[in-house]
Amino acid sequence: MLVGKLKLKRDSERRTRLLDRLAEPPEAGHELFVGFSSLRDTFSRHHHSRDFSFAHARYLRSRVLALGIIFAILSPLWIVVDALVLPTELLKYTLVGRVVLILGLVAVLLLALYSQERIRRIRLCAGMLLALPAAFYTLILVMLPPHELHNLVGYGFIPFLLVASLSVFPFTILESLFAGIAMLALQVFSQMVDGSWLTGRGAEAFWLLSSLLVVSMAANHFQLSLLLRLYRQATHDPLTGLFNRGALEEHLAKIQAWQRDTEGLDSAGSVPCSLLMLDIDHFKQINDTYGHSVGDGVLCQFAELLIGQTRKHDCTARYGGEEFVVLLLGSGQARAMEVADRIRFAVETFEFRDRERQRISITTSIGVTQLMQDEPAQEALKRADEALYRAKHAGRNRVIAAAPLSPG
Ligand SMILES: Nc1nc2c(ncn2[C@@H]2O[C@H](COP(=O)(O)OP(=O)(O)OP(=O)(O)O)[C@@H](O)[C@H]2O)c(=O)[nH]1
Repeated sequence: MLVGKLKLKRDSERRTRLLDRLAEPPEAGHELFVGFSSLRDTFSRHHHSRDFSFAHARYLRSRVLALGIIFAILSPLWIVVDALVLPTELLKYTLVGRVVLILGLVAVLLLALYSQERIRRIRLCAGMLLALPAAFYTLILVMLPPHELHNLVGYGFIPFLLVASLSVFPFTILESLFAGIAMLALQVFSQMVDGSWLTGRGAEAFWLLSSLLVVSMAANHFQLSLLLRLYRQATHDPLTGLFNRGALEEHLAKIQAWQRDTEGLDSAGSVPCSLLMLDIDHFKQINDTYGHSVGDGVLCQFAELLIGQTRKHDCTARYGGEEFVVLLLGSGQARAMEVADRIRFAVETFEFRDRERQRISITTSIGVTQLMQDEPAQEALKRADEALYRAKHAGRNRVIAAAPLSPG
């Protein structure tokens, strides 16, 4: 009787465990391998898009400001520690170095504060933030007589502090590696000065610093891959992989700023840009006839076709539902009309397929307008939308240009 009850209980527990396991979501891959698969993107900036570089720069800037403020507060506090432990004749060396260091840190902070989205300048600020304390340490090593170096309590810790600081920034692995090698060189120099180079103590410190560098690079990798993943989720349409509406609007504002910046550089004026707004004709019928998942497949094929019909520096976005926007860089309205008609023809003749590989006939209507550098981008989008609306009412499968803007 008791044995039967125990067996029943065991069977029920086994069933529960089995059901629990079935309820678990399927794994997309082991967490560790998912992390490593993004190594290509975190190793160097080579594969980053221009728009991600802007987002990256904004993030880097916030870290530069935070760490810069921490360094700028800690440096004068260290003067108190120096005053307590250093003999008076050595104090003047460190004091001069510290004042120069604090002034340098303030300059870096101001530069970062006024750099907003200047990617190069922000990277320079991040580099300076690490280079300044390293230069201060080098200066002290050079200026102080070698027999006095043992008085520098905690100064030998500076390369370790800087290598640990690398993990605070979303640097690429390559950037951290370069900075880390410079810190290792500084460590070797300090060991040569204090005589611990090629001794057991020196080797141990070198090994520790190298290990810390590897840990910092791993932190950079995970930080940057998370940033990339969040950026993609926030800016890209998950179905087609194109830019979403929000990212397009931000991109347009940046392009207009770039048009204004480059205006004076060429006698022909700023680079013209045009917008195409495209809508798949009678898309509801496709959903109703073939089902929503085939409709999704058509949207993806349409997106691929648009990418194939435009150049790398043009921008293609899914504006919503079955509406898409293409930004043509360097094309005025007349050229944009030609491109739009080429796309319209390509869609008409493209062999869209359903699940059974049956051909689905599709056409698209397109509204075209030129993007003016001094107008809100929303205005240009509205003009393109109105032209698209007219193309729909004129019978669909056609390209219509927006009415030219009245001067002034
Ligand atoms: N499969 C699929 N359908 C979508 C998606 N987003 C929007 N739609 C559908 O797109 C259809 C749009 O229909 P309408 O706005 O009536 O336009 P239309 O049928 O294309 O007609 P016209 O634009 O006037 O030529 C709706 O049925 C939406 O459900 C999507 O992500 N996937």
